[in-house]
This record gives sequence, structure tokens and C-alpha cells, in this order.
Amino acid sequence: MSLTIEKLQLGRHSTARDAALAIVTLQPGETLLSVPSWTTALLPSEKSRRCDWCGRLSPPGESLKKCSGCGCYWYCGSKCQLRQWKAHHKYVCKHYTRYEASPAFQVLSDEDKVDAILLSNTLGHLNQPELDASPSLADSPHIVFDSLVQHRPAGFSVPPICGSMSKTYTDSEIVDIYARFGNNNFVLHSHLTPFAHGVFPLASRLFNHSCIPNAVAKFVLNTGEQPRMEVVAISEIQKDEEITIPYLDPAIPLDVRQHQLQSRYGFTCTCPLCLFQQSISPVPLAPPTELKTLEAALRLAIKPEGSEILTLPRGWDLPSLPERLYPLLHPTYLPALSETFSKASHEGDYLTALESGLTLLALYGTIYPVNYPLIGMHSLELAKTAWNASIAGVSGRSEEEIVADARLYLQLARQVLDILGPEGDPGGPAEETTTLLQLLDEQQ
Ligand SMILES: C[S@@+](CC[C@H](N)C(=O)[O-])C[C@H]1O[C@@H](n2cnc3c(N)ncnc32)[C@H](O)[C@@H]1O
Repeated sequence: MSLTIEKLQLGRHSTARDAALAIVTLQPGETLLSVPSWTTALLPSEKSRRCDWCGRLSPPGESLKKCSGCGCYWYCGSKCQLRQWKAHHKYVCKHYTRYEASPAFQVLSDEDKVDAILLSNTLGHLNQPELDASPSLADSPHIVFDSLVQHRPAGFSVPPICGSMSKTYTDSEIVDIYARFGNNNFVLHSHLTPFAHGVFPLASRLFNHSCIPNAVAKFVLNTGEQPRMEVVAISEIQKDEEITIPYLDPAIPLDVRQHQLQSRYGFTCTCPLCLFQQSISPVPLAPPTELKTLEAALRLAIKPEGSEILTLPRGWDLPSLPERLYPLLHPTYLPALSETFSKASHEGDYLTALESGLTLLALYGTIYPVNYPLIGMHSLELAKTAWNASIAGVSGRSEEEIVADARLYLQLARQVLDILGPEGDPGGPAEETTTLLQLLDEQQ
């Protein structure tokens, strides 16, 4: 398939069939692709909180309007309701209540329920003529969806379908369509919190996975429109370089990551992060007597004594990590550290919170590529902790020192979140960071 979209084009890949390649040099923060979802389905926890079409939260003081047919879909206005009706709800509405109450649907896991609804919606979409009579390939979700790689993991079985579409397609056609689901669909998130699953055929056709991605997907919500996926470069990408996104959190332990990539997507990841972690595996646990020394050394690597700048590794830099720090890469260490930071910040044990939060930031810096959104989110959390600590007081540290740290963390948060740009629900970390920086400036 030949496919060129402004800044990127499809080229051959040695193991993944095709790959998205940059046509020109791309800068961090550049939007590489912006596409509306073909169809989405909200997670059960989000039903009636968000519009089923545009995915926006119900505006403050207003409630969403319920579909009078099925009573199970909610909309922020008639524009969204009409569009969803035309796209696929007309096929499922009068069947939905019985379908949702059926034992075959009820036994499914929450994730599978969402995919079952997504499949029902997708069948509706496939049954519609393309909007454009002679669409370019990139504008034709039908053709692109048809060309997606199929994957049938162990235990693969098609969930029950809602509505009249089950009669329009043969069983084997439905199996073929569902076999493109697990490895091609996306989890939609707002400020990194998932709220829906969605089908974006063009994005699926283009982007392979790397645990050290050079781009990430974000989701933009506008009334009347389906949620839009935007793929944003987080580092400089050279002409002809492959553009990759993370299919899962690169901080997940190596064996779990490899297992999930193999079972859900059917491939073995050979990115430099996986290869490096394999090469040092099994990582020993740090002896408890040495842990504090190793943590201090890791913190010093990003924030040398008295330094007024944070030096996160430029891009993924694990091979340059001193070998004596490898025990901090043990798979159980990061979750324990993250727990310590959350608990200590919450309980007001600020000495522990500031130390563990900075160690965690340094550890994230060794795993995630530079400008990875989670680094910005964590840096904001650490800034808020430092802010609270400056008010409460921490023994051995002056208020000025702690406020200076809060500013450093906020600046890092802003740098990273500015590259990601606006996404998801109103408010959120980018706005919070700007407000806190303004407050700090006013206090000076
Ligand atoms: C969303 S598609 C990506 C586009 C795909 N390369 C294509 O040609 O349509 C996901 C599938 O691509 C392949 N894939 C993605 N990332 C890969 C990687 N890093 N190594 C090998 N295969 C990969 C797997 O077959 C996976 O199920």
C-alpha cells in the first residue's frame, strides 16, 4: 500500500510489515497526524459523565441528554446525538437494552464489553457508504481498516454483537473484522487517564511500537466532533527515520511488557530499551544497607549539589548509567518508590516525599525518552509537594531552597507539557503548571 500524508509516508519494515517514515526533519512538539476517530465506545465508568459522541465531560451545571430510545446513551447536544444516530446508533438503539442485560454480554470483562460495543459500532460504520465518492486512500477509513494487520491471540473469540448488523455480515467476515481489534485499537485518555476505546484506522496503519518512542498520541475533544487523535513528536526525528509511539507504558517491567506485546500484538519487541534490559537481566535487588547511597547517587546525577538546573538524560541514556546503580532498575523498585512518594506527599512527610519524588523523577529520566508526558506530570506533582513543604517547613532546608526547587520542577513540567500541547478535558496539568508559575512569580 502506498500512503503519503504531508510529513510522513509508509515504508517497509523488516518485521512489522510497514512503518511510518518521516519525509522531512521533524521538531519536538510538531503534530504529525491529526485524525478523528472512526468510532469510539466509552468505558463503563464514564457512561453518563461524558457525551457518547464527542467524549466531552458534561459541562458544569448542565446534565447530558439521554437517548429516549435506549436510555443508555448520553449527549451534550442534538448535534452530537444526530451524528451518532447517523453513524451507527440507528442500528443498535432499539436492541441495546436487551443486549446489555443479556447473559452473553454480562459475562464479559469491562474491557471486552467496550470492545463488543465498539465492534457493533464498527459494523455499522462499515455498512455506510464512504462520505466522499472517490476518497484518497488516507481519507478512506474503510479501505485502510481492511488493510490492517490481523491478530488472533490465544483464547480469541468474537463477543456478541448488538443490533441488526450481525445479520448483514457472515460469521467469518465478523471474525476477520474483530481480528483487527486487539492489536489496532487505541485507548483514549485525558491527562493520561483512560476514558474510552476507539478505532483510528489510519493511525493504526501507520505507527509501530517502541519502548523508546519519538512520538506520542493525545486526544482532543470538541463538541459535535468525534474525539480526534493527534500524534505529536517528542524528540527531533530525522528525515527517513521511523516514527514510533508507545503501545504500553515503557516503565512496565521487561517480562510483563514483552508478554503483553506478544499476546496482544503478536510481536517481540527488540527496541534498545528491551535489549539493554535483557542484557543486564536478572537485575539484583539493592542490599537495604546500600539503598540510600544509591538513591542519593541517582538524584545527584540529575541535580548536582547546589545546582539550579535539572539535567535529565537527553533521550534514552541507560547504557551510560553507572553499573552500581543497576539495582535501582529492579522491577519491584519503581512501583515501591512511586508508592512511597504518593503516601509521603499525602501524609505530609515532606522530607521523604521530596527525596523519593526526586529519585523517582531521576528514575523516570533513565526509562522514558526526554519530553515523555509522564515526566511532565510527575514533575508537576513534585512541584506541588515542594510548594506544600515550603509552607509546612522541612527540617534542615530553608523555605527559599524548597521554593527554588518547586520552580525548577514547574519549569520542567511546562517544558514537557508544552511539547505535548492541549489535550483531553479542560484544566489539567498544563493549566495548573502555568497558574502555579504565575503565583510563584507574583510572590517574588
Ligand atoms: C497498529 S499495527 C502497526 C502498523 C503495522 N506495521 C502495519 O503494517 O499495518 C500493529 C501491528 O504492527 C506490528 N508491530 C508494531 N510494532 C512492532 C514492532 N516494534 N516490532 C514488530 N512488529 C510490530 C505488529 O504486527 C502489530 O500487531
